[in-house]
This record gives sequence, C-alpha cells and structure tokens, in this order.
Amino acid sequence: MQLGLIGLGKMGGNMRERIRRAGHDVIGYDRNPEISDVASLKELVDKLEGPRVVWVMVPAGAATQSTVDELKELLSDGDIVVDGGNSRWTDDEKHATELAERGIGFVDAGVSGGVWGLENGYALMVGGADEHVARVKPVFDALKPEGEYGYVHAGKVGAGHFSKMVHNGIEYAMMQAYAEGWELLEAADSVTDVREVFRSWQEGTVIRSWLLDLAVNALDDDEHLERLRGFAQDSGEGRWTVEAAIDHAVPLPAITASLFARFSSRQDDSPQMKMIAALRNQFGGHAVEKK
Ligand SMILES: O=C(CO)[C@H](O)[C@H](O)COP(=O)(O)O
Repeated sequence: MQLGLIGLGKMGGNMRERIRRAGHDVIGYDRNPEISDVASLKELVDKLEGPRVVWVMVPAGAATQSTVDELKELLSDGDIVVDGGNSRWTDDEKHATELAERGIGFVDAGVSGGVWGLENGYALMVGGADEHVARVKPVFDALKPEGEYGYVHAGKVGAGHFSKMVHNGIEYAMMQAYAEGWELLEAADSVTDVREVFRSWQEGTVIRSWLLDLAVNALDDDEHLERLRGFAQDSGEGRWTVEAAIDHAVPLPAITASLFARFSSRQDDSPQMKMIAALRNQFGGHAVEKK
C-alpha cells in the first residue's frame, strides 16, 4: 500500500526504511530537505492517491498539534491520520474529533523499538475504530517484529498511547531497579567485577531482559560509567503515568519513585536535604556540613 510519513528523524527515518523493505510505497516528508522525499506537506498529500493514510512521527505536543492542524486542511473525507509519536493519550480524542469534522479518520499508535527497530521491528500499541485500524494494518504488519507478539489493537482512540505510556512507566521502574542494583554492587567491597555479575544475569535468571542486555552493552563501553554524569532527563511519559494513576487512585510506588529519582539527579545540592540537616541540628544538635 501507499503511505505518507511525516518526520524522518531517529524513529521515522528507520521506519520508512523498514516499511519500504516490506514492499510498500512510502513518501516521506521532513523539514530537513536532505532527507525528505518531497518539499512540503502539500506536495506529500498531492502525491498520495486517495483515500490516503498519513503517519505523523514528530515530537509530541506543539509539533504534533500543528501537523494535525495542517493535515486537517490538506486531507479529505475518507483519509486517515496515524499519530505514531509519544503523544499524551488525552490529546488523541481531541485530534480525532478535530479531524472527524472533515471526515478524516484517526488512529493513535504507541511505537516501541527505538534505534534498534529497523532490524528488530517495532512493538505497536494501537487505538482507534476497527475500520480505521484495518486500513493501516498492512503498515503495522510491516513494522511489527517477526514473532507472534508485538502488535495489539488495544481499544478505542487513546488506548494505543495510554498503553504505550504505561509501557514507558514500567520502563522507568525497571531501569531504576537495574541502576540501584548496579550502584549497590559497585559499593560492595566483596564484589570485584560488577560488569560480569550483570553479564551472568543475562541467561537463566528471573531478571534477564533486553534492558539488562543494554545495561551490559553500556558497561562494555564504559565499565564504571565514568564518562557519564549522573543526570537523567525525562520527556513526559513518566509524569503522565503518575497523573493517570492519581486520576484512577491506583498506587504506583515504584514508577513514581523512579520518576522522582530522575528529578533528584538534576540537583547538585538538594534544597530539601538542607532542611533535613537544619532540623536534625535544631532538635538534636546533630552536626551539619557547611559550605
Ligand atoms: O518511548 C520510548 C521508549 O519506549 C522513549 O525512548 C522513552 O520513553 C524516553 O522517555 P524519557 O525521555 O521520558 O525517558
């Protein structure tokens, strides 16, 4: 089938290649003319035969919103927009409603696979009406991993991004657990080769996983991670997971702690620990460290 793909960065560029390898015709648009197949969104839409399917793979938030706004003007009745970025799931219903005003269908797709997706495939969590999802299915089949799993039509509009958000929340907590275990092993005098302990866990253990394999890759590059600063960014999915948990009154202690650990990583000198130190000093005369 024919697909228009908007956003050819780290994810979109490799996805174009994987969909083409499966025999489909992909016309890609990116603001960077060096990697774009067409010069403008209008040219992309004009080159696609109707009814069209256009996949948006740009950063969540303002960039996705402005792309949806433009597509609403350029596309027509019967066309479908797929949002494959890491959009907040609450944006999906809004986009579906806006596009439906012109008879344009909407599907949200959570995509996992990162820079390894070209070779390994992308796990897909999809939300939308059955007839819209069915129209995009050949593209989902091209992108998904070759095995039995890696694709789900999770429910109505929003269900794909909600599922991907929870996936990313789990990702936060798993990474935090490996990171904490690694720091404790590094601190113990009795353990002389932490990297080999991690490597040994890759087979036969209860905690083997792809994230563990990636941790071993990272330790092979830099055995004690000495070239990195202990600073971790976040791009919103962990925060939205915690917000959804509050809305549903579902306790998420591990995921919440892993999000807050990232916030701690951005402080050189913790203001709240100054208060703890001051209070211990006030009530018990305990020693404080001064600047
Ligand atoms: O979707 C992803 C992996 O599945 C993103 O790469 C990941 O969520 C990055 O998020 P953050 O920047 O918040 O760590």
